[in-house]
Amino acid sequence: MTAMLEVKNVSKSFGAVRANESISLEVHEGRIVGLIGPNGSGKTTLFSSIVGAHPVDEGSIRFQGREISRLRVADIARLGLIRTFQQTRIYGGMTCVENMLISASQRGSSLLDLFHIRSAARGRQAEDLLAFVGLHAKRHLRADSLSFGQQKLLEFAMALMNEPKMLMLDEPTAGINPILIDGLIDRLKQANAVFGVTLFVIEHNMRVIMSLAEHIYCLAHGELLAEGPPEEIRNDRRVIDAYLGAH
Ligand SMILES: Nc1ncnc2c1ncn2[C@@H]1O[C@H](COP(=O)(O)OP(=O)(O)OP(=O)(O)O)[C@@H](O)[C@H]1O
Repeated sequence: MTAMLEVKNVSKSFGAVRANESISLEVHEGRIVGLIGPNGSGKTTLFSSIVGAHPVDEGSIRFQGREISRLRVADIARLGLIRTFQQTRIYGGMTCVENMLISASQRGSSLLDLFHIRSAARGRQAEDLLAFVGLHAKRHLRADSLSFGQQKLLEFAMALMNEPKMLMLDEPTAGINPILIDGLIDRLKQANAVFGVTLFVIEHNMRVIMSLAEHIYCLAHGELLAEGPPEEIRNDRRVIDAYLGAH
């Protein structure tokens, strides 16, 4: 079966820093796949390459069989490949619902389409998704009045407004308290199971990634160090050494 996302021999340097060195990996449709590795191992660089934030030096990136390594971010997003960031990117002065509508409008519809025909449906979708992440009661509050964890949930709901086929999440649980983390893991699994969104997740929290991902890739020093199911990765000597060596 062809992978939904296929990364082949991708390399990316920043000056003398070889951030990614001939990385190859695959994410199959409907799966939840993890990407781990010590700080500076090249995870975010790989995500940025995949979504078109910067050109790669070498290699191929295919999404649903189509070469995307030379496409721009907006064009890749339009294909249904969307990423979220380590730092939340929400508009603090706007309400949750307004943030949701702004997020959906970035998908690139015509103005007429956007403001007249689809606005009612979009409003309903925004409310439904806010309910899905547990923020319905706060939908008319300013986003900057939410806790950090709630802002992450809002950002997740905003990403879902774009109806992604694949969502790439960069440390979704960073900075969130443990109680909200469990809720977020549950929502991520639900989005995968109910909406069919394929997830590719960078995560530092080992408990989170082990309970979330079905398959995990581990980077170290810009190279692919190991891959396998969580129980295999958890016990992989090279992975353990890479983490111990990094701290
Ligand atoms: N825009 C950039 N300019 C110069 N160097 C960069 C740039 N982005 C990343 N790097 C370097 O590339 C290497 C890999 O960084 P990257 O952020 O991809 O790692 P990471 O695994 O995501 O780290 P973390 O877990 O800390 O987020 C690091 O040495 C970093 O300093």
